[in-house]
Amino acid sequence: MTDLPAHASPKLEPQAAPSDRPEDQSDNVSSTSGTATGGQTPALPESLLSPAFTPPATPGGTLNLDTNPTKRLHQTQAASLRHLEDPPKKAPKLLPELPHVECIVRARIPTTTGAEMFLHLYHNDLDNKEHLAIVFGNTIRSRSLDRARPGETEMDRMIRGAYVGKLHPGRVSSRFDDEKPSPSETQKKVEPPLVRIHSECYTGETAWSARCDCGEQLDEAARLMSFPVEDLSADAPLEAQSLKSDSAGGVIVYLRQEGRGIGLGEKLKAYNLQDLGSDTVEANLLLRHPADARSYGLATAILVDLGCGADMNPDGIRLLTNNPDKVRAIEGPNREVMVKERVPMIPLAWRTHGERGIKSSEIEGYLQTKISKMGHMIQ
Ligand SMILES: Nc1nc2c(ncn2[C@@H]2O[C@H](COP(=O)(O)OP(=O)(O)OP(=O)(O)O)[C@@H](O)[C@H]2O)c(=O)[nH]1
Repeated sequence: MTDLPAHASPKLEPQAAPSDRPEDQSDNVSSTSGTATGGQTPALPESLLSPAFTPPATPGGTLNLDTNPTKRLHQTQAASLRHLEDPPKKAPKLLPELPHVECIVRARIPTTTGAEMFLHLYHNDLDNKEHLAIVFGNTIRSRSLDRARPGETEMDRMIRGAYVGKLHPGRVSSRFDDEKPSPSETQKKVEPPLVRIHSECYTGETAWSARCDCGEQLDEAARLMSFPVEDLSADAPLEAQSLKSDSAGGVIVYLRQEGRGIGLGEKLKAYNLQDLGSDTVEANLLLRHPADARSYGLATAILVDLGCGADMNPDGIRLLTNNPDKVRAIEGPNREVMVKERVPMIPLAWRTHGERGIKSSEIEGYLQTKISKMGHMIQ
């Protein structure tokens, strides 16, 4: 590192992910971070630590390096990253027990597709972020929300969403909907609920990014969970066919772990590194973050609160994901949740032979890296 170019900035201490979550250090994390990094922010080889946030050159980059004094740095980084092409597999690291979560408020949201969902907002004892559960159907209820709070009135309960059935002007009781019996009261045996654990992605969900398929996955999960069964056409995807009329509905647990846990600012730096030639994993590592800094303890705790855990739902859940590490991580340290089935999420462009879905050179590289370096099962 002594013959770095004059413009290289001094070596900085490894950066922590911009999060106030202690779980980032110790909670169940995907084994991808474990694979490439040992489960925590890794002790990366000296040569891999970038002397500046944006290295002068990145592996696979197209810069002309021959006359550039950064050539040696580039070569050292490339050599250090080479072992990551086939990272060893490791089980996800799990916390000994789940964090505490509490549903603070729930509200009915009619959606632009015509389906209806109940948005649940959670607080927890690990961070101060507002993690969410998007619940489809009437059978899935939050135990912490329904619990009586000292001194509260019926109106208080209705305002925080702890009511059965539907609200309507003039309603006075949170417990009895005099207009309609709650469907949960008439519920027969139900299918295991469909669940998606979704990590926040501002660029893919809000800012129309074609670098990733996060927005498409969120839409698709909601579509599958809100499918009115009578409208199912014969050519509907297999995942949708499996949502039977006696389905328990579905839950999207929406975790505020943007950029696989490194935050939006760091993800944008990673995008610049990707434009300089790195793939998604290399870019994270060059910025001294784990390949995947996420954890799933909060999602497991939220599922248990929603009655999708093994205590109330011994038949398990069906998990919408291509990420094998998520399956094990979401089950929790003591198998608090049981994943009965993994339901794959095939990109729309692949399913429709390019007719619909995201088209960009970036998304192809992104999906390819998920398969080759992160073990995603996208058939
Ligand atoms: N650091 C980083 N994060 C990214 C990038 N592209 C998308 N993300 C984030 O990745 C997260 C989504 O995770 P994915 O790896 O796409 O998918 P997954 O959740 O592991 O697996 P699935 O359940 O199959 O979707 C979101 O938080 C995105 O913001 C990237 O290039 N770099």
